[in-house]
Amino acid sequence: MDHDSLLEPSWADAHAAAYAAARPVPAERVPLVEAVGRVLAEPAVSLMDLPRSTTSAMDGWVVSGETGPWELVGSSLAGHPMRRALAPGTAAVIATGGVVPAGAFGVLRRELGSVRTADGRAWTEGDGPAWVHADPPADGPPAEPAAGSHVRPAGLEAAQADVLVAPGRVLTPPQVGLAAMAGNDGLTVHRPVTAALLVMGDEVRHDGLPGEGEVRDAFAPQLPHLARMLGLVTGPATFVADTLDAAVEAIRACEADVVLTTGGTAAGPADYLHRALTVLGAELVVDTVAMRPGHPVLLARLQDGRSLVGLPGNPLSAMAGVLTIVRPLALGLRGLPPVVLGRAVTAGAVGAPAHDSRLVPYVRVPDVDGLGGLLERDVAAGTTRGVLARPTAWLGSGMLRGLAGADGVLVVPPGGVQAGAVVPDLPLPW
Ligand SMILES: Nc1nc2c(c(=O)[nH]1)N[C@H]1C(S)=C(S)[C@@H](COP(=O)(O)OP(=O)(O)OC[C@H]3O[C@@H](n4cnc5c(N)ncnc54)[C@H](O)[C@@H]3O)O[C@H]1N2
Ligand code: MOO
Repeated sequence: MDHDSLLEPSWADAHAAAYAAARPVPAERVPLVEAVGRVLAEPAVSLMDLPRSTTSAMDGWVVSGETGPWELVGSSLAGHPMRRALAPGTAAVIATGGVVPAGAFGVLRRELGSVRTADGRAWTEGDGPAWVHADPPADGPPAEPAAGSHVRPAGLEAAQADVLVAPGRVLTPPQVGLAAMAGNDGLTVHRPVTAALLVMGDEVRHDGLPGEGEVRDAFAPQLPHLARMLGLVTGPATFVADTLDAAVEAIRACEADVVLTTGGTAAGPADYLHRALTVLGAELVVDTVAMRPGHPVLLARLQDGRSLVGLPGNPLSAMAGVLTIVRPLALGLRGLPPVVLGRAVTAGAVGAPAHDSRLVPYVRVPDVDGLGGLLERDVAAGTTRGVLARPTAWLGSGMLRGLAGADGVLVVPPGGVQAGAVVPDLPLPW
């Protein structure tokens, strides 16, 4: 297949096209206990004022009237609210979370008051009428009760119909706890996005030392995990023989939302992917990207609307394809916002072909030359400043050693950059 590099999408266009090609998968209602880690599809709203009633934040007495003593006339405990109004000059025992009755002035904490008999002795059960006294500190007037002290008004945290969590984000434990507090039994989330993994290539060995002309398979041991890190639900990879029929049948047999294949993207004698996609009537959305490595990566839409990403067989090229196409596609299918690129400052000149971006694994090094380098995510985290990005060794498309030790991946523009250049920084998914 002949590809004119000038007509190829740029790295940025291909990255954006993969996101744009994805329609979020349908939503479903799930019980709250299943919602953490799922992507919210409809806003989580408060079904009531939260808290529902005006309640006490402390154990003690709720009193009516600013100054005591107050006659003790009842109690308002969590689950056993006092339903009548508190008359002036009276008090009720109240627990944290207990409903504050109408007529209340404020809550006096139990450690700042005492219950006494009419003649001022410490009151015990059976002593008859009891009076609540505020016990002032030795050096001043009672600090409590004050107007509204330790009282949480109904609706303090949320009013009924308030949006508590906006859609388009992965639900966290406290968000789901909040939804429960606000009266929800379930939430509407996108259903999981599934992926199938097909590893092509007759020369790949799955264990032991490869013979001459063979390589150890770099994908089956890691791709399922990498796919899961991108939020895709997947099982182990399937190995596919290097024939057209095998490729067609293997793709046809996949039921997942996304089919990820490795190898066979080029036009070599044993590269069947393009031919298989033609047989299957697939539409190519991206067919090669102006980038190195990973140039032959492709994104296709199968006839039934599912997506297929063809990752090149070279290990680093395949990883470039994951970062360029699979990650934005997965985000779009899951109903999440697109990737936010960081920015990194280069420690030295980094070359790139005239017409292709270059994806370069890098390590962070101190800014000893004063190039003013910083990585935004470090600054946001309030940690390191003055950090530069230096390309790793082992940048060949058939290698993984550089990426294996990298802190991130630079997207170096066509033509390369000088030292001190600000370059987009692809965060790693692991
Ligand atoms: N005449 C041309 N040849 C090639 C071109 C080109 O434009 N014209 N592009 C090159 C580029 S760039 C890449 S990248 C590769 C893409 O190759 P394929 O996707 O077709 O993959 P294969 O040919 O099957 O394998 C390439 C390479 O990767 C090794 N490989 C394959 N699978 C695995 C695996 N599971 N684990 C580890 N290594 C694997 C395979 O042994 C080959 O060495 O094409 C270039 N050629
Ligand atoms: O894209 Mo190839 O990945 O340049 O080796």
